[in-house]
Amino acid sequence: MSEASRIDIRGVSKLYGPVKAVNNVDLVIEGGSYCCMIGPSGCGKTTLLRMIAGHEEPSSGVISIGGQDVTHARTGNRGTALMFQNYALFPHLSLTDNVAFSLRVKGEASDSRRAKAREMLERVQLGHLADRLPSELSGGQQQRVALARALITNPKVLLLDEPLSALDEFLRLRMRVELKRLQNELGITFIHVTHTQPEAIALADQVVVMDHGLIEQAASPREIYNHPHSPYVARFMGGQNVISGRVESTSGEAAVVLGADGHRHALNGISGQKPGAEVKFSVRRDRIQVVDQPAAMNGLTGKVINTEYQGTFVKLALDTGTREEFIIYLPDEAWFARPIEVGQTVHAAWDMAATHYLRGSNNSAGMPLED
Ligand SMILES: Nc1ncnc2c1ncn2[C@@H]1O[C@H](COP(=O)(O)OP(=O)(O)OP(=O)(O)O)[C@@H](O)[C@H]1O
Repeated sequence: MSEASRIDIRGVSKLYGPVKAVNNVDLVIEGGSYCCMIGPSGCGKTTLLRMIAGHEEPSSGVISIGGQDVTHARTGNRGTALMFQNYALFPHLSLTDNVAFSLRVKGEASDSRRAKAREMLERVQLGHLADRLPSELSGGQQQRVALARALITNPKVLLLDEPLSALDEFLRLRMRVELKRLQNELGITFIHVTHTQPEAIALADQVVVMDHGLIEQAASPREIYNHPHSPYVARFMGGQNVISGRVESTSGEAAVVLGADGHRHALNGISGQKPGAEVKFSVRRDRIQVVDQPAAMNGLTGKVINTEYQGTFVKLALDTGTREEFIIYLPDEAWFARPIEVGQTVHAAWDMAATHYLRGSNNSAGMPLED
């Protein structure tokens, strides 16, 4: 990890009139890492990105890059490059001249800047199209040019605002691989704003989940997925059910929780909660079995309201009498061996290891966008 491209964000807020777009945020992004910022529309992720890029000034707080305070530094003076969502290419310039443009502005000689631009176009696999105009390219190719144009300034940090959202599914997956490869090769910090959970999980070393101007959790994808901080993160990142209940008894870090639907659950990792306390926990959708008899612990019973074949697994939605649907991902083999019909009552059971106590209090819906 390179210290030169490490980012320290301390107590940063951004107010637009009464709107707190970013609210007293602290975050460290390690140098040379891939960071994805994710959250629902309006949560402040673009504002935070633009403050790192220098396109917005924080209302308060300090942003440092490589140990240097850049809070009020000009965009060109902080070692960052921002790739715009709409690519913003010059239509009348060849790819080479588009990529070389910022070097021209800096006064670099024609031969040298064009040689560097061609080298950068090779890096994004467009060397063979260097003399074309942007209008002669596909959307995916235009995006590579935009990437080359941002990278030619030799930034310590590349900032990407929803870079894949304009592409179709096929290109999106291909570009995802390309972005990761480039970040590995260049060894610089990438900060990528997205609203797509699988994208964040696939790319990031660190996922930053935001809500209402606050960072709800910043951790590795595995940590976010297996140990979501709050009901909001569990719901927003997907793959989990959230269950509410009341603590019945505790023993050290273990507790028995009586669910709102009358089922009992054994949980680990609960500390500081007394009998009677309201708690929430998550259960991984892919760690749930359908069983013949109601489970005495760590299970529930519900009526199937929907089944959806997803290729490698089947998604079952159960009505358990609470407000939230309970979702099970059954391996396709298990389902096809004993298909389950809509309207059928089923018993679900899981191991305590599939559960996770949700410490944080943010209980907002956080509907994952892919659902
Ligand atoms: N220039 C501005 N003037 C006033 N309010 C703004 C401005 N820019 C952003 N906001 C407000 O700040 C909040 C955060 O906006 P931001 O664009 O950072 O969210 P976001 O998470 O990136 O959303 P999206 O995914 O829709 O782009 C929103 O309430 C937005 O309306």
